[in-house]
Amino acid sequence: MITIENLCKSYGKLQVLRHVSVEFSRGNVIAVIGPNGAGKTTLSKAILGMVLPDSGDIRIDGESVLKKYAYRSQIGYMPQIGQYPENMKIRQVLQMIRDIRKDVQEVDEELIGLYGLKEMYEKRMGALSGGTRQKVSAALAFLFDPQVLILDEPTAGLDPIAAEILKGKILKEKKKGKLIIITSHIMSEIEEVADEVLCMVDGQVKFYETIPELKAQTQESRLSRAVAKIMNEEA
Ligand SMILES: Nc1ncnc2c1ncn2[C@@H]1O[C@H](COP(=O)(O)OP(=O)(O)OP(=O)(O)O)[C@@H](O)[C@H]1O
Repeated sequence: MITIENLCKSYGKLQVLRHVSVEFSRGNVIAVIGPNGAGKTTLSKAILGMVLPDSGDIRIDGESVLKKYAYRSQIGYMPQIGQYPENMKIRQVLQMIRDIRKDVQEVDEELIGLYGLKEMYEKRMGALSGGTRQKVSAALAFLFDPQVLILDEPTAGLDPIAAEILKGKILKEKKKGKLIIITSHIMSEIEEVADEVLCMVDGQVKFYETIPELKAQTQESRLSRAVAKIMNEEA
């Protein structure tokens, strides 16, 4: 469904993406892992059109999305740190986003309900805890029932119950055939929700395999150990 071909991106002299080629298909949860600064967020932002690559192509269902924008309505994005107008109330932020997307009649308010956001509707964004802000970001990512979800460290800052709710939602949407790309450093969480792991190091694809493949290849029963083994062997 998403084909990334030979993608390159530099910031000045720093090469952040180096000839990245991968294919993601529907009905899968893909975990993007790798050390800090490996290029994970930059890859996500390139798919979202928030970062323009220097070369290479990104295709969704066969069509290049570079310099296009209509396709973005099919993607739900949860950023690492959501930036919102600090003076607006939760209710106003949700309303504003819904006004922008008037084309969508049916919205998915499940996370708004599960996170009890309606009870906090009158709170201003600037007064929210980090975790509550994350809940708003999660609710927004799923709101318009997008076919693709890109979640950047989605459970960071969420309490364990809120994290469980989000993992449950991810699995539910995957079963509907959606493509979900998650950046995460938490191996146990990846093991719970992901089908495939894309590991980036220094802007390059180190490996891209299913979790069973990784375990079989390394003869490890835990993903964290399997990943550590590959990283150490190849270091
Ligand atoms: N707008 C920018 N201008 C200059 N450098 C940038 C910019 N955005 C990212 N970088 C650099 O690109 C590199 C890759 O950043 P990126 O955010 O993609 O890494 P990451 O793998 O998501 O890291 P983390 O695990 O810390 O979130 C880093 O060295 C970062 O400093």
